Amino acid sequence: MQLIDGKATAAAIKEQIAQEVAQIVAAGGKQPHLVAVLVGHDGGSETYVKNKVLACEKCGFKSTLIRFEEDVTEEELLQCVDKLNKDADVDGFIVQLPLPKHIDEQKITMAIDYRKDVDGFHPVNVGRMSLGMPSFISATPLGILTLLQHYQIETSGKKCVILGRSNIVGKPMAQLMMQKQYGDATVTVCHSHSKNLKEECREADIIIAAIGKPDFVTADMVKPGAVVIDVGTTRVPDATRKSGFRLNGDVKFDEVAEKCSFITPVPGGVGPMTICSLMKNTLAAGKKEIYD
Ligand SMILES: NC(=O)C1=CN([C@@H]2O[C@H](COP(=O)(O)OP(=O)(O)OC[C@H]3O[C@@H](n4cnc5c(N)ncnc54)[C@H](OP(=O)(O)O)[C@@H]3O)[C@@H](O)[C@H]2O)C=CC1
Ligand SMILES: Nc1nc(=O)c2c([nH]1)NC[C@@H]1CN(c3ccc(C(=O)N[C@@H](CCC(=O)O)C(=O)O)cc3)C=[N+]21
Repeated sequence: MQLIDGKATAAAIKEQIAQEVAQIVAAGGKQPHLVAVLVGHDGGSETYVKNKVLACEKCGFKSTLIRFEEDVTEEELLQCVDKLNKDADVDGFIVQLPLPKHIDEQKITMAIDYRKDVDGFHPVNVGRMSLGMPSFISATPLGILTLLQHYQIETSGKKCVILGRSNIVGKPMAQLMMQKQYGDATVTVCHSHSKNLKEECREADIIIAAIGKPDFVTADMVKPGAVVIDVGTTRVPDATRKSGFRLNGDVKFDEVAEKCSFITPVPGGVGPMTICSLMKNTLAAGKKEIYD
């Protein structure tokens, strides 16, 4: 079994980005500028947004964090999005999800100018991605594709089972894995109503687990030699940790690791690649690579 080191891969990519940014700035160009909008004080979201700001520093980007309290109105948030859309200094921005229940996530996502939508969540980007056209690609799926490439894992013609059908991971991952120019795989998507999930997994050459259920994928669900990508990051209480919790993936790591050919750990697997893919998208936005 080979461990896929997302942390090291992400660090190398951020280093490359930093070099490119240094060249842009030396030539009189502008530093890419990413803005993150964070509502409330959810522990996980705080950590992810903090990691994004740190990654911006590593890459030589300008970053801004805009915070709102949990009771912010939809109107106020829409006004903020409108301002960011119009701000020529801002190359890309994200609104961290999930949002409080009284705010319509879809409405907020739709309000973001697709040319600044570095999360790749806007329908224009989702649609263009599905058609194989240039677009901002959702950071987690993009990070996973990058890892597969980096570790020279063959995907063409392979059977890939994706667990989870969220708009930010499962669905775009399935799209990309089936497309000729990305995964070129035969894709099956399983969700909470799937009846034959275990059997599907057992036949998979590649399993991508994104359901948020700790230790869900067990060794009996994995074909010997399969590739296992663990997207899950659930905080579970752990009294032995200073923080009082640990991050748990969707895969029962120890027993699955013995059986598969490649596996991503949690933490240190997909998470850091999500962040560095967001940096890639922000650089592309700064360079106006996808949209003028
Ligand atoms: N490392 C990273 O960079 C990222 C990690 N994550 C993590 O990935 C996990 C998934 O998040 P996200 O993609 O937002 O998904 P959601 O939490 O929005 O949705 C979960 C998906 O899993 C499915 N599901 C839930 N329980 C089961 C089950 N028992 N059997 C089969 N399918 C099930 C649901 O099915 P249904 O549609 O039927 O309800 C749904 O499609 C979370 O742990 C999240 O923290 C998310 C984004 C990035
Ligand atoms: N608009 C929006 N865009 C997102 O990209 C987005 C979002 N909302 N909402 C939530 C999910 C989740 N997500 C993660 C990002 C980084 C790590 C990450 O860095 N994980 C580290 C550990 C972090 C820790 O220590 O807690 C790791 O796995 O090694 C995890 C999860 C992005 N998401």
